Amino acid sequence: MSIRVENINKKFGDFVALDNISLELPEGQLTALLGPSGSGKTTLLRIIAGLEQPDSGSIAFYGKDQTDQHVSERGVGFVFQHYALFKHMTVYENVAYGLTVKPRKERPSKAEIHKKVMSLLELVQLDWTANRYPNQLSGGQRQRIALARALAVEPKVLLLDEPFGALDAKVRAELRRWLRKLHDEIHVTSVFVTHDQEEALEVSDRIVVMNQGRIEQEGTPDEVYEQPATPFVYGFLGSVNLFHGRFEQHQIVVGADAIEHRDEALIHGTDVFAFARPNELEIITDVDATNGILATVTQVLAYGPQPRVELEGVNEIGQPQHFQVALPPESIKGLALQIGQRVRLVPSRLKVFERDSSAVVAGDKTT
Ligand SMILES: Nc1ncnc2c1ncn2[C@@H]1O[C@H](COP(=O)(O)OP(=O)(O)OP(=O)(O)O)[C@@H](O)[C@H]1O
Repeated sequence: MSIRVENINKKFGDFVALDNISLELPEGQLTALLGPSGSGKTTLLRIIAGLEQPDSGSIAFYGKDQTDQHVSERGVGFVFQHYALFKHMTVYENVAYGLTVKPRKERPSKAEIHKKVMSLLELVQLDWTANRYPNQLSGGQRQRIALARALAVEPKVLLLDEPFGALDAKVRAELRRWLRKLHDEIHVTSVFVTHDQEEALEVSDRIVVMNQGRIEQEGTPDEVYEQPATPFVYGFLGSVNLFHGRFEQHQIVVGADAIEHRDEALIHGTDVFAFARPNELEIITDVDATNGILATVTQVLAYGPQPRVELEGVNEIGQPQHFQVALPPESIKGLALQIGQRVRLVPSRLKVFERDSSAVVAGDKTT
């Protein structure tokens, strides 16, 4: 294990920013710290870097304790959201900077620096910008240069804090793919902070889901998406339809409706959260069916990047609730739905959690 975080606690005044965090980040992998704003991701990244001191706990790189090491001695490379390139230096000088300021004994020769800078610029596919200044580059290009600059000093660990956060959606998506490809080539142990679940799922080898200064779950993108450990993770990773109900004799009762559900482990009368992703709901046009939740069609989007049907129903206490069903365009057309039509929603797959007072569901305003 290359980075070991052990029992890290951090308070700002009375506010607990990190609550006993322990974590192992595997060597050569790209790990995403994913969570909503204020969950402690940046604080954890800054503590790993040595930019912030924990109140207690320890950080080790490759088995060597770093807790009392200064940031300059930890061998970390950074890329932040706002491009921190030096405006008065060319791209070449920016990338070379970390090498040229090394103590004379460690400093490579001019020829070595040139070779290294040019190979890094080729790696980020921007060798043609060597003589330009940062303001002559696009935002995405500047972030690629910032990455080349961070890599120039051969960091043991690369830390990225929302590196694409300030860019527009299309450029972000391109840079994500680009970063993934780059990481496959260089395999530097990297930690990547993001609040964007799509970004985390697409880019990383591992995801650490954080909430309120704690770790909710860690695992591969597949594991956290397919087997969310908590209601929070389920709600945070991707769109979700949430039903609050009560488990009663092989069904979940939601207000006046019910969904069939068999679960030997659940006790009769238990209050539950039941989740279904948009592609795990079916639309039944027979409203007299006994299985399924009644809802009204509000929008039919048969084409576009995410074909879906939007609906509105009510939750167990009669408040309006929004639902989303993702279907292939031909299935949507086949249903011939009308706006305002009443239908029933039947999950093809349901993930059920017992409801207790401590459970928090991301994005859920009804609890
Ligand atoms: N220097 C500080 N002084 C006081 N409070 C702080 C300080 N730094 C962070 N916090 C608080 O600690 C909490 C965690 O902040 P942090 O920046 O780690 O969250 P985050 O998950 O990275 O959020 P974001 O995505 O918004 O950056 C926040 O509520 C923040 O207001």
